[in-house]
Amino acid sequence: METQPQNHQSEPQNHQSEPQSHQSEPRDHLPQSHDENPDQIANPPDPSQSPETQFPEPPPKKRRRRKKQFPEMIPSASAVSGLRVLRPHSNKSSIYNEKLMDRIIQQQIDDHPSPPKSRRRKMADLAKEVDVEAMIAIAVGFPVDSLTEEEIESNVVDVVGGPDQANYIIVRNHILARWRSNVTVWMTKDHALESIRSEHRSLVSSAYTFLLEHGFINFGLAPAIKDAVLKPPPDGMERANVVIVGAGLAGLAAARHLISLGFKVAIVEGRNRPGGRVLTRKMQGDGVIAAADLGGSVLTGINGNPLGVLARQLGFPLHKVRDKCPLYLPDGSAVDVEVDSRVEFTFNRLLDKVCKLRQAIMEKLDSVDVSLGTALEIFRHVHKIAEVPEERMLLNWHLANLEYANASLITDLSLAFWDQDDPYEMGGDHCFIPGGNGRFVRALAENLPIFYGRTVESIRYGVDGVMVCSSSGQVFRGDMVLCTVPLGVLKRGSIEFNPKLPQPKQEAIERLGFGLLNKVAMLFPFDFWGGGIDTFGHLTEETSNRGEFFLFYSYSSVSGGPLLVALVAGESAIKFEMMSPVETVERVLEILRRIFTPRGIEVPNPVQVVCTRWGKDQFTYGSYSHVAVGASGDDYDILAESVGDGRVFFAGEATNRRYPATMHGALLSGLREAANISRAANRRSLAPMERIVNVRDENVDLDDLFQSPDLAFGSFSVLFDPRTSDYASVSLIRVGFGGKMLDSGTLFLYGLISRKHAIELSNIEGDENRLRILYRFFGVKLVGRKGLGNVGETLIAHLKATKVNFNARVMNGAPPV
Ligand SMILES: Cc1cc2nc3c(=O)[nH]c(=O)nc-3n(C[C@H](O)[C@H](O)[C@H](O)COP(=O)(O)OP(=O)(O)OC[C@H]3O[C@@H](n4cnc5c(N)ncnc54)[C@H](O)[C@@H]3O)c2cc1C
Repeated sequence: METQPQNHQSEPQNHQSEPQSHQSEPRDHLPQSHDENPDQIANPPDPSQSPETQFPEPPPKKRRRRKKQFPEMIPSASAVSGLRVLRPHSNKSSIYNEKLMDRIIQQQIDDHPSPPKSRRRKMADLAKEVDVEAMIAIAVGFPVDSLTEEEIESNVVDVVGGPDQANYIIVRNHILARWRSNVTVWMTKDHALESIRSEHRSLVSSAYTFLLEHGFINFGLAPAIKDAVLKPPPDGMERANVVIVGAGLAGLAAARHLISLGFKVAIVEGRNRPGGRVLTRKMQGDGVIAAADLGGSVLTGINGNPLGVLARQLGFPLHKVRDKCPLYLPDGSAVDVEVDSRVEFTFNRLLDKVCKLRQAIMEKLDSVDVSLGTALEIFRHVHKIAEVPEERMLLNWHLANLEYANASLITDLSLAFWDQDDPYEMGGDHCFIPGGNGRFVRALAENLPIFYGRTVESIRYGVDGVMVCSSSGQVFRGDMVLCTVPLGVLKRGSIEFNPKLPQPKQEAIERLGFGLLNKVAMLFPFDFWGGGIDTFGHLTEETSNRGEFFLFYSYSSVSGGPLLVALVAGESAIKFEMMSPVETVERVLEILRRIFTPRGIEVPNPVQVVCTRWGKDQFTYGSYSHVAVGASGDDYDILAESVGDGRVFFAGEATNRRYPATMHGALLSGLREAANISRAANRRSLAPMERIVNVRDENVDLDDLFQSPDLAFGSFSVLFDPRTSDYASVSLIRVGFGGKMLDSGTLFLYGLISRKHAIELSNIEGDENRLRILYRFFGVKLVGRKGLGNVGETLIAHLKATKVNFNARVMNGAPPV
């Protein structure tokens, strides 16, 4: 039986009461798409918006689940990763829009008979096409003119930064864009080759394989894709077994992708339903019915979003969440528009100032992280901001919105890194899926081998494989395990790892934050608030209550019935879990009546109410992750690192540094780990699967490089820069945690260190002393494989190139140099 969410009315709690069948989706009431493009956003026209403003520029004022409201603060991708951004042809087209891109691409791909073009014209068209395809790749998360760590790790080109790289990127972007133009088909390598000159065949092969194995193409739920992947393996092929713990979006996506790569999977799930923190509950009574999303609800940015792809494949329309969000004072009167705008502007400036000055603040405080809340409060005080009660309440409302976005108290958020994921935020509209996100879950879970009601209590791992033990006494054995349980569950230690997780992993689990957001879903006999808006907000007198029912989402246009969902964030979300449902309903109704009764609108009693208690839920112990004081983006990477020499893998929103706390982040983490598991299995030759790849003989990865390090001492190994013998040059250091002491379960972390310091370190006795000196005196921070940045990636590329040349020389009989 589920402990969450608690239903105010005595609705049956078992999973059968959740909307399982299509009957519960009152599609007849939903706005329908008028465009044959399946990504159509089904929305009633908003008369206040001119055609100009509807597309594609986002309006400046938005109150929705997001962290900041002003673009100038968000570091550009180029500032962050030192990348050149392809300039779009006009300001307007700088906003990526998947539909627009798809149409352009489709036009260019379609073989329309056209009059002969001049060579210059053809070149211009080609350049435009390359730009458009690059923008699609950027929206999906690829850098503009460099490779991702995964691409480098997968050896997609012989020499990173070499002559092939630029061509590879163009080919990769082209294949990606081509599949995105029709996500309902299974794209073959021959399709990919069709429009690329044959001399680039090996690049096509390399890019196609990478995109396929990592779930960038041919993923999802279109019939053609499901048919293609569920083919049995060829006779005589043995598949590796993977046990997946958790049937949330991460686990489901990983399972599907692993099956498509030829693995056998078993999903072990504690609840009696799939979806985890995505839960769509059917509510009904008195002739009304609605589907309420009690967990993940909004697709926060549709461009490049893999859930957008699933929606297109499944033919789900999308409903754009409209930006209009009137605010009401505690007495129910509307907030003056002018005051509202002024305080919003002030809030944005305040946040901007604090973030711009954070470097200085941190230096003053000697690198000790402080909380965002403390810094904001100091600034507010010093600059005498929002001292008038109404302004103070408004400011508090914005702070509550911030606490909602982060599922955290602002006093718990790291000033230094709370917004580290902002540069990667998906662009485009925020959208609802009519009928709720449970529709994704149902489609993803279909026909998967899920063992429900099995709460995993321990995961044992070693050289022979893994054993996953559930509370029912059942043991699942496999070659590898993928653990996708929420960070809250890891923090509680509900699952015993044997051997224990290495210390740095445990520390990252402790450091990262996992907070609360709760919801009250109310089904009314009729929509008394009016269908023209999707959100309205409510201000409170008391700062400590600022998150209590601070934002109402209207789901009338997407849930099939008159459904309002009130959010409870920050401190209030914690207190809310103690509040009785009766008190909750009384308080919400009081707020609603203060707002609507003076306007001559009757507020009826709700037909049904559901209150969530995500904090008490033993399968999550909270809502989603955030960067707490003292933590950083590196901790997401450390959480994502596998342990046990490729036996235990981790996925889930809290393992996704770029897209944490989101549904798409969870899904992408599942695809990522499926690819990692596949690589590890190939390396270990656990599964003699036919590789879809044309494997390069010289396939070298980081583990191979560290087989013959330049220095090795204790748990440390070092690779020097092969281009120089300068003592100041940068070397790659790797530290293994866990393995030596526990005879298994090594977690490797990496850092960059000068050759001089590396040699000095090798002369120190004992790993503990070495670690202390590494951190304190040499200032080296150990990070996951993905946290090494450009300098690290370039060094690895040179190390690999040297190794490949070395191997080639040895194979050709030449003496190694
Ligand atoms: C209230 C709320 C609102 C949200 N709003 C949004 C939003 O608007 N937009 C958005 O993008 N995201 C939102 N999110 C976040 C989003 O829902 C999550 O990031 C995402 O669903 C997490 O997926 P996951 O697979 O990582 O984890 P989960 O969905 O939590 O899946 C993990 C699975 O592991 C299972 N499990 C746990 N412990 C055990 C055990 N011991 N044994 C066996 N099984 C176990 C769980 O039951 C669960 O099924 C919201 C979340 C909440 C709670």
